[in-house]
Amino acid sequence: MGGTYRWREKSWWGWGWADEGLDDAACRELAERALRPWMPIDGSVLPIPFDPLLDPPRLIPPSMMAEAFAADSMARAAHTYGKSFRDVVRALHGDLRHPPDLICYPRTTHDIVAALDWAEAVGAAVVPYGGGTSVVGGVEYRGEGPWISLDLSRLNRIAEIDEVNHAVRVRVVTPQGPVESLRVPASGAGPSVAGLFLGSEGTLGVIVEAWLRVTRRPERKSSAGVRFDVYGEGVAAVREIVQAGLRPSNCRLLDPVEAMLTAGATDGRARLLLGFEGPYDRLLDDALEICRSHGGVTDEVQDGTFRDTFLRAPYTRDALIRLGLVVETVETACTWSRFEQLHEAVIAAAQAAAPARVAVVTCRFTHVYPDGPAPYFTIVTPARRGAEVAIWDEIKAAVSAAIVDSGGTITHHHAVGRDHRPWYDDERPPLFAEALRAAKRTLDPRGVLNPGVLI
Ligand SMILES: Cc1cc2nc3c(=O)[nH]c(=O)nc-3n(C[C@H](O)[C@H](O)[C@H](O)COP(=O)(O)OP(=O)(O)OC[C@H]3O[C@@H](n4cnc5c(N)ncnc54)[C@H](O)[C@@H]3O)c2cc1C
Repeated sequence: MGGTYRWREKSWWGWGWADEGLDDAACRELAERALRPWMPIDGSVLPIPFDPLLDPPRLIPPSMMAEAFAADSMARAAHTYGKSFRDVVRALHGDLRHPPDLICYPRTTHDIVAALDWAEAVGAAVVPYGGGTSVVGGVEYRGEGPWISLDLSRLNRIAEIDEVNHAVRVRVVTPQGPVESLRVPASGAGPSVAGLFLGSEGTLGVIVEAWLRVTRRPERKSSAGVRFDVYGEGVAAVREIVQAGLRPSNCRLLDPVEAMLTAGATDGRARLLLGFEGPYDRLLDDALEICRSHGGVTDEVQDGTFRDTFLRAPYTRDALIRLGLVVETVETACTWSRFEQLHEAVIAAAQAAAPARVAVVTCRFTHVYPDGPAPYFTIVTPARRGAEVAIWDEIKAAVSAAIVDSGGTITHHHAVGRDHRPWYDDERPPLFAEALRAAKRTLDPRGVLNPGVLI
């Protein structure tokens, strides 16, 4: 197969590759095998709209770069939303009320500058689109005017591999011109230039080049699974591991329900999946010693099952949505001393807001720091057909309030987008919000870039 390229179609309505998703028969089989005993579902499978009906585009591409633009229905439908539960369910119901008028596929920085100039001139908003997998409404425009989805998938070149220096840098195109950070290991020269743009979610500029810190593939890896009878002891063990400076490359604590659904552990106990990379096997031994001091027992459950389930999970999620379930995740970060209360509050809030108070809520740590964990909750509950979005919005509001009241941030890694705005606006200090608005006025004075996100 060397040298051949197999073209694969991406799903326009759901996650990933179109040919990897579960077909109708596989959805029904999943319902019979895994859901019937647990969830009151009717067994019908929501069909995939064949040919989405959209209003005609309100913009005509500029003649000098017409080949960089697309206006066909499938491209416009595929760029209407990201990939959250709300997005998938709206696409499946054919609810594509505000599709982009055009998609722009720049190949060069020059194309981006020209597209931004043209958008300003015709009064169109521009929404940068990377992989388009935002789960927070980051790539969806909710204004009324014309808009362009700026699909950056053709800016896919590896520009340089620097084996000596691992320093990071970003290069950004703003409507007012380019901005580039220095490539040095660290700098005390004021607030970081890169820091202004990382996390700015396409509101201040388009990142066109990024130097990343890549390390060589490790020659040695070591991993283990650990079983905890008491979930809180698992939490304490993880805290001790990271506070001892052991820095595992994988440190996922799964609560008992998460362990059952994703790691095949049916004994009702929590699991910790631990992994280290590099030549020092002693680090894993030290971490396991800490686990044992908290009652942890090394277990035969390895992270392979979890990894396989994890990689297939987005496709399974889409199948569950077609079968009539609400399936969505929320994530946060908090200090260690807040975690126990936050964990209880999120589960209680999700269950109280779910229809008939029936919801499966699981938790795992996706990241851990010396100062606290990043807990990630998955919520599954039956939906009424047609009311899925309203049901989720109610649960999301309840759960977000529980997170904020318990001292967590509204997002650890999913970002703010449009969906988290109300909680983000409360979370950030008012003067900081003013400073961000001032930066926006300087870099994007006509407010072309991703209106409604962050600022
Ligand atoms: C089923 C599922 C599972 C997921 N699992 C994970 C997970 O395990 N870990 C995780 O971290 N996330 C996960 N996510 C969330 C999502 O995939 C991430 O948020 C992802 O990093 C977004 O990257 P993207 O390239 O698709 O960004 P997009 O969705 O294209 O964009 C995100 C935001 O960045 C802006 N943007 C994009 N490119 C640029 C650019 N070049 N310059 C300026 N702004 C830009 C966009 O305008 C938007 O506001 C999951 C999502 C789904 C649906």
